Amino acid sequence: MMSDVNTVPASVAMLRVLESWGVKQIYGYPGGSFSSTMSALEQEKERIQYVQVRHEQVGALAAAAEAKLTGKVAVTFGSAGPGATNLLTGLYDAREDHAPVVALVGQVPSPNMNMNYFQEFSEQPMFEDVAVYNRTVMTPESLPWVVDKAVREAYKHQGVAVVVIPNDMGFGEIPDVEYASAMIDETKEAPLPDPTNEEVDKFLEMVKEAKRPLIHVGRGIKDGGDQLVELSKKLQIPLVMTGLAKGLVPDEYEGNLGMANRAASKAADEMFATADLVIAIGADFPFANLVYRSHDFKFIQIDADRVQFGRHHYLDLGIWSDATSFVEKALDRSEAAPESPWFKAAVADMQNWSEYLDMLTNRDVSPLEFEPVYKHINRIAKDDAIFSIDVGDNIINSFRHLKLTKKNKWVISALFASMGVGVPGALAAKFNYPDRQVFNISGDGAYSMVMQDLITETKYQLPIINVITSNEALNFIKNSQADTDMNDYSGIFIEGQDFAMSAKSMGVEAVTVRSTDELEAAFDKAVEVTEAGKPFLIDAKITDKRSLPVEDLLIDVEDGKWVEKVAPNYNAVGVMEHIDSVRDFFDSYDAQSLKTLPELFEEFGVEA
Ligand SMILES: CC(=O)OP(=O)(O)O
Repeated sequence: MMSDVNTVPASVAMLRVLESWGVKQIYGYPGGSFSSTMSALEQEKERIQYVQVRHEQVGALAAAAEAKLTGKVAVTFGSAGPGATNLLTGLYDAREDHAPVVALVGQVPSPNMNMNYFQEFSEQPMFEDVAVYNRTVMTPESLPWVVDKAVREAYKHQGVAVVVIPNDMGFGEIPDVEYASAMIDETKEAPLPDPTNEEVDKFLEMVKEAKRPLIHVGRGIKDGGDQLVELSKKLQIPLVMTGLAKGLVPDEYEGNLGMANRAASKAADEMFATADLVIAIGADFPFANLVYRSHDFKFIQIDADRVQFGRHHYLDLGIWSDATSFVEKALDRSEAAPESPWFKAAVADMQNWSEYLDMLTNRDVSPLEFEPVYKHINRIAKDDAIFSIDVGDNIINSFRHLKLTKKNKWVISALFASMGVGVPGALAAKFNYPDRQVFNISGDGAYSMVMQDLITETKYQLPIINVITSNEALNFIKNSQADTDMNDYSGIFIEGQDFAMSAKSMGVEAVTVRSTDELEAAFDKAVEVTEAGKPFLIDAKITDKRSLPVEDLLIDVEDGKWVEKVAPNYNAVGVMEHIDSVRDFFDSYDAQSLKTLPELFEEFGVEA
């Protein structure tokens, strides 16, 4: 009989399910329709923390970042109506970067549903596209079960699970029994396929036939970076990384050419443009239709996910396999290739590029440019620091200038490119890794979309180093406009703000820097304040200088010789117009020290 059984509010039972999954905090901002869960959060506060953010989007982005950083399910919430719609950007961010996130969404009490009630709308259809699992709870008894299932679905599909909770469901009393089913380690990978000997031998045959092979490495390589470096040396194949794979192969490895496309190193784009064999290993690359189709090459794809095959380029060979076990088998079955002029040229190209970047980082410039800011980030960064990097120029700049060790972590919005991820990513980093140094690196446009959540850094006394690079422009977009033959810029200039002053008003110590000689003291102060357990903000007023757009270099063969040109649509408004010589192009970016690719190919004897 019910009277003999202890009961518990369904919302409390639901939170206990989340606790049993190891969820330590839930990010959100309450509305009236979420009261049943809020009351449970109060009751369970010793076991699960409610993190009060100041906008549901920040909560959803923080959950996405937490899932990306930890690999574990993260939870966010919003109430009915605008609370629900505000979650969407963060949920899409999680979906695109394959992060397991559960969203608890408030709904008006069930008797008011379908009655045109205040803040009521039909939530499920809105979440249908973003979610791998999407349910409205119909009884209090089912609430903990549905949430348990949501966690499993989020893990299984590495995506977003949505549970809509009519407010009265959470208040309903249900038997106080165990609701989470037996735990298994959901972060454990399902067994992935191995390659066959025949597949690896066919791959090795194609590598032998190629003159200019290149490996495009995605995050599918996971912990196999060291083995991949060995294979790269053994077969003399340079490596180009996708954004999400940065850090999985040491930046110091000479054959690591960094990223391709717009956030690229010069070497990565030039080698992509001249490769005759591209081998994509565990790589999901959103710019494939640009970079992969720019010229003809043979294409091998190795992927553990069957739906990825052929997405990027027609296949000459597809191998359904875990990336690392493929690399290990290829190491076993291969013989060392002779020294390759192509590999040497790639290494020299990357060295030349790195020296150029170092020169920019180390010089004194007035007014301040972004590179010296990165010099000081690298100077104070601990070797296990975590970087949350917002969308915009800082992505390119971080790919190029941030020196990462294997112990560092970093989180970005790789595929959805959601502006405003810097602050939420830093919040998630600090809640999950309280003993590690955490940076938020954001441009002024992105930061000002979420800056209210500096209050959250103060509220929870989170020692985050916020570096805001302010140039009063959406510079990434400005440069996109320049590249699309627009006659003039439109809508990309933004008003300057005194971010140090507004940070102080939210309880965060802050400084403004305008010249290279102010950087040292500012970054030293950031260390001092954060080591004392408090957040800090540096508003670095930088120019809107464009960094060298290597994607505008085009390479071709004419009369049996390599030639390099500047893209005909290159129209760097405000930098220089109508440049067609590569030398002039380099000069306009202070890059007199760069060698052109034909010069390098000639030096190392790479035939056309
Ligand atoms: C989106 C964008 O253009 O940002 P930033 O100004 O930081 O490059």
